[in-house]
Amino acid sequence: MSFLTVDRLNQVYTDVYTNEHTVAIDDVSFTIPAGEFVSLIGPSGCGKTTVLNIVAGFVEATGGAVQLEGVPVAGPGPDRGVVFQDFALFPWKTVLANVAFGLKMNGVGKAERQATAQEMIDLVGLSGFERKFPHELSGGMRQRAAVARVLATEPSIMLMDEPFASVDAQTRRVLQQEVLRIWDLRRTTVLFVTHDVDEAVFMSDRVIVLSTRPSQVQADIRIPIERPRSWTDMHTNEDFVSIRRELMGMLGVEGAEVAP
Ligand SMILES: Nc1ncnc2c1ncn2[C@@H]1O[C@H](COP(=O)(O)OP(=O)(O)OP(=O)(O)O)[C@@H](O)[C@H]1O
Repeated sequence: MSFLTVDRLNQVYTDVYTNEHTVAIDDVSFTIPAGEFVSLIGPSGCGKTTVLNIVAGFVEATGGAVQLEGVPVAGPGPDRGVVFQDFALFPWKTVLANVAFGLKMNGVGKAERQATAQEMIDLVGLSGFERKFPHELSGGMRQRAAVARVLATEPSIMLMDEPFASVDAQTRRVLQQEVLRIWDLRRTTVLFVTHDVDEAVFMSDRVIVLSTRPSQVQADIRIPIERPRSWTDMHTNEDFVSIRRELMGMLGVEGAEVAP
């Protein structure tokens, strides 16, 4: 049995004013086994976020079904931890309180949630910043705190929607490596949405490519690059270079070189 099953998803949005219909996703199916890191890429507006939001339970699909560990998804739940592009931290809470928040919601006692939150803060490299507020942190640090907050609740699957889109290119590469390091320790199943082909290939065990809207799965590509991975080796890694080229071709952005 697959860990996550996305079966013939279809999503039609209806404009409440004009009653116009937009078929965002037509027929999207894929499965993810436990412990796999899978990215979803595709042209802008093809419905990547829609798929992720349906898996998260934020959007109810107009057709098809999602099952997590054999249980149909029918709304948000603590088994799915979501990391958004814009950090989604509470500005009035410290890093420690932000990371402990989900545990509090799950009814975990104070001593235990402080200890778990501290462990996660250490894991993401934010030791020493526990008492800081989000505005006192850089974008990269805020995103680390957001990852720590999701990890603390031990979700069955992490759903990440362009989590590094708001940070600069340099920080993004550091965070990609950091998230992989943390993922290697825990091997939580991940569904990761990104625009960035290099990021998808670098991070993932598999990359699923959606076609233009109304989208379907255009390709499902296994990434055989050994782990642990580092950016330093990527531009000379034959698999990285050839898969990247193949994906760029599918997305119609041929010719782009790998940034050193
Ligand atoms: N709530 C909504 N109401 C109406 N249309 C929507 C809604 N959400 C998304 N759409 C439309 O559905 C399509 C898919 O959107 P979605 O955000 O899922 O795509 P995406 O691939 O994540 O986009 P991007 O690459 O630009 O982030 C788009 O045409 C978008 O305008």
